Amino acid sequence: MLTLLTSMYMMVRTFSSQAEPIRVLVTGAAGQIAYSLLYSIAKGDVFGKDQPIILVLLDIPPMLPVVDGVVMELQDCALPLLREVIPTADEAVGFKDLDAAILVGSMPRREGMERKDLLKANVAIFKAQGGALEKYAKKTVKVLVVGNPANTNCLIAAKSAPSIPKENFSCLTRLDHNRASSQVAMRCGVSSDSVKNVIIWGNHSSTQYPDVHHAKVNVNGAEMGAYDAVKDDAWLHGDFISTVQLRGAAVIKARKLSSAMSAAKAICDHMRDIWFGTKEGEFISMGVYAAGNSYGIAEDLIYSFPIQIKNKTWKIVDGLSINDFSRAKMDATAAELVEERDTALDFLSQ
Ligand SMILES: NC(=O)c1ccc[n+]([C@@H]2O[C@H](COP(=O)([O-])OP(=O)(O)OC[C@H]3O[C@@H](n4cnc5c(N)ncnc54)[C@H](O)[C@@H]3O)[C@@H](O)[C@H]2O)c1
Ligand SMILES: O=C(O)CC[C@H](O)C(=O)O
Repeated sequence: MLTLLTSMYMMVRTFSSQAEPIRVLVTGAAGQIAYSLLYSIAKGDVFGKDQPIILVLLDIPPMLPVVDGVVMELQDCALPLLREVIPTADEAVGFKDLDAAILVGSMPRREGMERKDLLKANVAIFKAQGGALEKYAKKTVKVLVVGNPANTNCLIAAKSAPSIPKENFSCLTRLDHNRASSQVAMRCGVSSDSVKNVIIWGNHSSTQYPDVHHAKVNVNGAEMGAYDAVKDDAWLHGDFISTVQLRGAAVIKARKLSSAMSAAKAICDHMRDIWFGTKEGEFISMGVYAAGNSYGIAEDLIYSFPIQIKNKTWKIVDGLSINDFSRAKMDATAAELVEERDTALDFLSQ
């Protein structure tokens, strides 16, 4: 009897010493990115192995039967951190009291579609969801926008939630960052974690500028600049850049579907770094509000920069030298973002 009481007491103590659950929203919950993403979140890869989670799964009403299947599968994974799963198509339920929002839900580009088609279809979703964040979420919520065109959708969501700090919004360019690191690693014959500090500047589109002027590669224990490690400037200025810029389109051509497994992995990397910070001496890429940047990029944009994160607060890495080659590419992708923003605002005002 005493043993039973002691073990019950220990169980209560263990449970009550755990953190309060956080409320995490994933939109587009019936889609292919969500299917690759939810397991990693629910098992603790993103918010920590001791952090209980309430997962809120939002999709449009016709997709709720599919979301129900995803809920069943999450239950069947028997994951101890997963306290509750809430499927919904109602924004008042979906956005309530959120600690983190991962906004995936939107239409992906398919072969033959132009970016502009996507802008028109998707930007209205992010205006509405920005409004729902404003109305229902915690003011501390961290919002990651994945749905394309990610930078402009993020800007529209942030503008539609004026009482939430703009710094709480970011968009996903970590997939491009990971693609760039991996290309350099494969070229040098090293593992991907031997490459650090690549930079994606600008838009998550084919005008993005993958830059390795400040990247380091560890080759057989010796750390060197990426240009010294690769020893092929023509490749770094040519095929490397276009491969990363056009990788999303290449995956669509091959799979007839937009990238999902790699996008889900990048979402996990991005959110985990927001929650726990970046490694000492390293930076990652993410799209953030450009106000106050030291690189001469127009302020009212969500632009991808080199970023360091501490205490859940990001900072653009300042003072990196920029040569003429880089300058031209950084400005070209900024110009595309200005055009996208103006087109989006135009659509929304009609
Ligand atoms: N930023 C990046 O690096 C990156 C990478 C890959 C894909 N993407 C983008 O992510 C988005 C999703 O891609 P996917 O492959 O998962 O698409 P998918 O078509 O498989 O899933 C999208 C889901 O979103 C849902 N949805 C549509 N409108 C919604 C709304 N208003 N609210 C909630 N849910 C809604 C759909 O019903 C669907 O279930 C696309 O826009 C795609 O282009 C971005
Ligand atoms: O639509 C595209 O060209 C890109 C799709 C997706 O964002 C990716 O990067 O894989």
